[in-house]
Amino acid sequence: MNVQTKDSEQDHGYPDTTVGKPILESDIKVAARDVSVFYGEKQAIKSVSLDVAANEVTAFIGPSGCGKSTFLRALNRMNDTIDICRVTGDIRLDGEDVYDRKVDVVQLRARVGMVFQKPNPFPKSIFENVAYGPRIHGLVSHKSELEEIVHSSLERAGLLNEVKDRLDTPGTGLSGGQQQRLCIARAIAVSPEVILMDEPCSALDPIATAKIEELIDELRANYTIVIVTHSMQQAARVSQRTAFFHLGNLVEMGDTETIFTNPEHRLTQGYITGRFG
Ligand SMILES: Nc1ncnc2c1ncn2[C@@H]1O[C@H](COP(=O)(O)OP(=O)(O)OP(=O)(O)O)[C@@H](O)[C@H]1O
Repeated sequence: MNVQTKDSEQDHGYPDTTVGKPILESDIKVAARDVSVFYGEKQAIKSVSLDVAANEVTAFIGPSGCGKSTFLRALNRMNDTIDICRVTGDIRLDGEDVYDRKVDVVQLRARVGMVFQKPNPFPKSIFENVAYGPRIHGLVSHKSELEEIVHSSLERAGLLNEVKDRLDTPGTGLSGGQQQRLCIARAIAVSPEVILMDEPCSALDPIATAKIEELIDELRANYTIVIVTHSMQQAARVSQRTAFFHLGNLVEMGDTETIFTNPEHRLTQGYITGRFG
């Protein structure tokens, strides 16, 4: 393939570039503008602007330490839990300022749920893992409603059939892949709009990974998903849009096919063809 690329390093500061199919204004779920993230003096994200489209899977890729997880965590203010971390710029969810002082972060994290690298079920039963969120958010008034939410969340997470006869056994007794689907069920149970996934398959074997990838594809009908992944194959398989980060900068973002077949920047091309990373 002969791809024409720009040498973004010469364009001092990797100008953010959108390539391929644009996102319609009406489809924007999350809009980030000029977002910078600092850990103390160190700047981990440098003035990044990008849009996340509703009901799509957006993949964040880039070499280790480029800031993918930091940027992901900025989207639901997970970074607030780190004392030395400071976020500047503007992040909007359906047009609402996520960092507005009036925002209740607990509510925000229900709207923008998160699934982590290592499955982290609570040391409680399978049922309680999923029931916990709806209960603390006051989403149910009857036991039957709670049971309905637990069942439908496990169903949507593709786990119900495997666990329906042992809902009162510990979530930690499941296999790694099942635990990760339990964590997805737990995120779904509070009716999120966006699900952030930080390398959700990195601790899983190929079969469990394939199941999660299938699930991600199904979930996008109802949710907006952002996934950080080290696997370019995974980004290519599951996402409709891909953003490539390098040293805290967004180098370019576009529909996944364009990013993988016709990137604008030499750095993107180098990374996706495995020349560095
Ligand atoms: N809690 C923290 N305190 C200080 N620095 C941090 C913290 N978390 C991340 N960093 C730094 O911020 C930069 C970006 O890290 P981040 O984890 O976001 O990158 P990443 O692209 O997700 O990396 P990886 O692919 O290895 O997970 C790195 O230099 C990292 O050392």
